[in-house]
Amino acid sequence: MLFLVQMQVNIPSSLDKATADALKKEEKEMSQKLQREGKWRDLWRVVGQYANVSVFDVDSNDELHEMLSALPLYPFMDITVTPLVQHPSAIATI
Ligand SMILES: O=C(O)C[C@H]1C=CC(=O)O1
Repeated sequence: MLFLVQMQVNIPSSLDKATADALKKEEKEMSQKLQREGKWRDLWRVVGQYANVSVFDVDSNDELHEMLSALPLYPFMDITVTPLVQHPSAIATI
């Protein structure tokens, strides 16, 4: 199952820099692990924003929810999830 996931990161300025940096490092490690596993298929930065557009390939809604809610930056994210199916005119195979 493919999902388009849009994440807007809003780290409050009240969070100290060392804690924010540690969370970003953990987030990077976790996202790269999920990418290597093929679960986090695409990861794109939205130009000019602390935000990304991603595609996840997971087995269920529950799996995606568990994955997203386990992200270190999850408490500071606004997340939008859109389920995807292949477009009938697409020539790419999924
Ligand atoms: O920077 C972000 O967009 C948030 C998050 C997603 C992957 C990652 O390493 O951090």
